[in-house]
Amino acid sequence: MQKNPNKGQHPLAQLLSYLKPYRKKVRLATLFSVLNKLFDLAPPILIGVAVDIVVEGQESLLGRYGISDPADQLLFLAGVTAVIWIFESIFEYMFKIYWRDLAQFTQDSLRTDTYSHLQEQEMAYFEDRSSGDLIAILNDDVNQLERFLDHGANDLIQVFITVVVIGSIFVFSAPQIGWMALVPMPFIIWGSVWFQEKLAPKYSKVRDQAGEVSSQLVNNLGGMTTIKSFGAQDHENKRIANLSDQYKKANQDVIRLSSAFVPLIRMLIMAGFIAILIFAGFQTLDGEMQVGLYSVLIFVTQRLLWPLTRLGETFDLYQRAMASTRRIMGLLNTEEKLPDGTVPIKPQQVEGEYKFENVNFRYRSGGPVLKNMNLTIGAGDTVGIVGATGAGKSSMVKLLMRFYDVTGGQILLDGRDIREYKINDLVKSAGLVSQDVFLFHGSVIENIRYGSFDASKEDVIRAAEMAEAHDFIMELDEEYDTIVGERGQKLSGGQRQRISIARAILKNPPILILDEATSAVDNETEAAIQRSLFKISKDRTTIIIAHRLSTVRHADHIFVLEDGELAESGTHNELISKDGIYHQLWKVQSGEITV
Ligand SMILES: Nc1ncnc2c1ncn2[C@@H]1O[C@H](COP(=O)(O)OP(=O)(O)OP(=O)(O)O)[C@@H](O)[C@H]1O
Repeated sequence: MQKNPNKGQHPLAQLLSYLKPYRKKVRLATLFSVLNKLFDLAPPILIGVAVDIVVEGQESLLGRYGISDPADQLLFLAGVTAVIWIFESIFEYMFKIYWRDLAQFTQDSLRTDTYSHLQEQEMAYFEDRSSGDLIAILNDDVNQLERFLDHGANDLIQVFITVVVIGSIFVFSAPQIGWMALVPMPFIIWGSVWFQEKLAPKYSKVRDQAGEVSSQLVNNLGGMTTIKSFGAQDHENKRIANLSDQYKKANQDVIRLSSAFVPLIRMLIMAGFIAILIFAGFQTLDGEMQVGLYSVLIFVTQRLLWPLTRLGETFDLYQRAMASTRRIMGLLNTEEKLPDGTVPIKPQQVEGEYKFENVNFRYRSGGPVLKNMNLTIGAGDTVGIVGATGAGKSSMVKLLMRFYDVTGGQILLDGRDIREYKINDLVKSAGLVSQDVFLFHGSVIENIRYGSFDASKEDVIRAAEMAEAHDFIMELDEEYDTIVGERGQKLSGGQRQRISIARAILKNPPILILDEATSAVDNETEAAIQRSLFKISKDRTTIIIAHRLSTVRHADHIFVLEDGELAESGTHNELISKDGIYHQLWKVQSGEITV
């Protein structure tokens, strides 16, 4: 299902096509970089003119252009210098503002676009990828691009302008020796590319090692309870120290090579500089070259060659930015979505009848999970789904919510294949309290309000009361404003479950699905929750998945799953009289028999 229309395109072309809305900004930023460089290159020429004035007097260049008095020439030169420096400063301010702004726009829209694109992918997409890697793309790679746009793009443009302008000065003003300053250039560029090629794999090793350190750290912080309960602190200290050491060594390897770059390149610059110093100097001594021109050439040689020392760094930034662009665009061009339906449906229009017709399902990996399943959940009914662990109960729920699509057969809601409905409408019709309760870092009230963002505090409290959560919430330090911590870790498992039940009740959907929703609460609390649920399940379809059979005992209908197949179904009493799997389980759970 993956498609990538820009596949094969150079990452720079992909980036530019992404920057289309900011094309005007890119053009202006480029223009300001060029203008700034042009004004920046003028001071060596001004020095040459100044030397020319004091050495040649009335015979100087300015003298020949009509300003005969050397004092006037100096004042004129001072005025021109001031204007040039003012413009140079203005354009520097402008290009910085424009490139940095562009970097901000780009990182902002790339991050938000990529995140929202990611969110649209089907669940299976996330199973095949590590969240660490996705976070690295959304953070590190986007930041890498931001850094390149901040400095790198301007650096590349300005080096190019420098070479063109100064090359022209040499060619036009001193062709006989100008080539000497240009000789080191190919070597400098070749040297930069060579260094960069040698450094690239070393840098990627550093990034890999940094990634390993950070994923181990994330893993360890998440598993602190396990580490402590097994007294494994020493083991983990060694593991982190080992990874950190590898990261340090990878970095040292880079440092040794990259530190040699500028000193070596300086030797090449020195060769060009000395050649001009000597040969142009001899010509000046012989009177073949004017002193002013000589000083211009000396300064300009420096101005030409020094910026080239930054080329290696800039190429490096460019390569990294392109690698990041490739990764970001790869994500943006990935399409692993379930095809959306076209039929809109409002929650109040939903009757709530589900039909499984010859449903087969398997995940991308592994064997069949649901096999030829046929069953009907009546509108407004409360049904229980029970069965051994791994029997396929949660998978049924994931299909109802369209986290996945069936691989065979169909599921109907109110007589229509659920694939025909708009996915967003479908999920709005059902409230799911899943087995893995997820609370966001924030307050209790924010977590209950999640999905019903406009609900009043009174409604939140009513929902919490029905979920038997109100009393314990009122005992928390800040009551409904208490911060629950990352993943709700400041609450007990049972408290987290009750908050997520309150969240589903507040949503007030026509279909309520509870997947092991009360597994972590004590029997007394469960009974209280059930009494509430009994009240709210009256006018909605309620699907309850439970291991504890007492939870589903009063359901209108109970489905017993075994190994992905529907093994038995009926009311509690019917199933007891059948003397099958359900009856056996009931006997074990009620203590009638022991295993
Ligand atoms: N994302 C997945 N990818 C591959 N296989 C999966 C995935 N999720 C579940 N399975 C497999 O599908 C089967 C059914 O899992 P499911 O979670 O539906 O069982 P369950 O009846 O809800 O079990 P439990 O009572 O333990 O929650 C299991 O064999 C499980 O290993």
